[in-house]
Amino acid sequence: MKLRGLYAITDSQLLAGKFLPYVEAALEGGVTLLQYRDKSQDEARRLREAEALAELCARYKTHLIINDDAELAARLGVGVHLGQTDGPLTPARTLLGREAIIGSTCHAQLDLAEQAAREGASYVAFGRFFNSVTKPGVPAADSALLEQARTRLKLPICAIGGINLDNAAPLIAHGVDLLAVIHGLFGADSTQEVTRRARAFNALFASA
Ligand SMILES: Cc1ncc(COP(=O)(O)OP(=O)(O)O)c(N)n1
Ligand SMILES: Cc1nc(C(=O)O)sc1CCOP(=O)(O)O
Ligand SMILES: [Mg+2]
Repeated sequence: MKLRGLYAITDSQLLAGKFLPYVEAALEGGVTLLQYRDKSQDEARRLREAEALAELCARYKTHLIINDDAELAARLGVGVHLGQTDGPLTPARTLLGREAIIGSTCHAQLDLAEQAAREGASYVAFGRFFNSVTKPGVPAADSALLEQARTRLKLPICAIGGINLDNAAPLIAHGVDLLAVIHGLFGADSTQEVTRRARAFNALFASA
């Protein structure tokens, strides 16, 4: 499976009151992976929203990924993204099966990415590349890391953290396959602008 393009990630605060219309607007513009990221403990709302996203993603033929929660991913038959403290990859792979998309946060550390590859990750995520209003204070990654990762890893490489339409192109030029974006996509004033941004991110890949 070819994983390349825009990786849209939801944010429950940013999308409050406009969750599904904004997500659908992004899907309309073209999304390779959609991650449901909700850091609350509201299990009922998480299930309801994840189910709604699963339906929407099926309609748009987009892959849904659940952040942090392999059990919820298994319940819906979709993928999962796991950070370094979200539980090990190997049991998640066993739970979700060979075909499932499983992503791993590797910060700015190649050794973590190589370990994730050995443990069955489908892609590795490095970040943050720019200052992030969504998640401030995480350690920085740079383009030299991407160059090294490209030569040492066969897996798709995802970049995250403060990515927007003005700073994304050099990441693609340095070998990034997936641009993971929250604010640079969903911090828009209208659904039309979300769709325009999604299309513009895809155009960056098309012209690379
Ligand atoms: C694509 C992608 N990359 C990195 C992360 C961050 O995961 P994590 O470090 O577990 O932090 P939280 O997102 O859970 O706060 C991600 N979610 N997606
Ligand atoms: C969830 C997350 N993880 C990061 C990491 O570096 O691991 S940065 C980040 C936030 C991404 O949101 P935005 O596109 O708004 O900066
Ligand atoms: Mg996490």
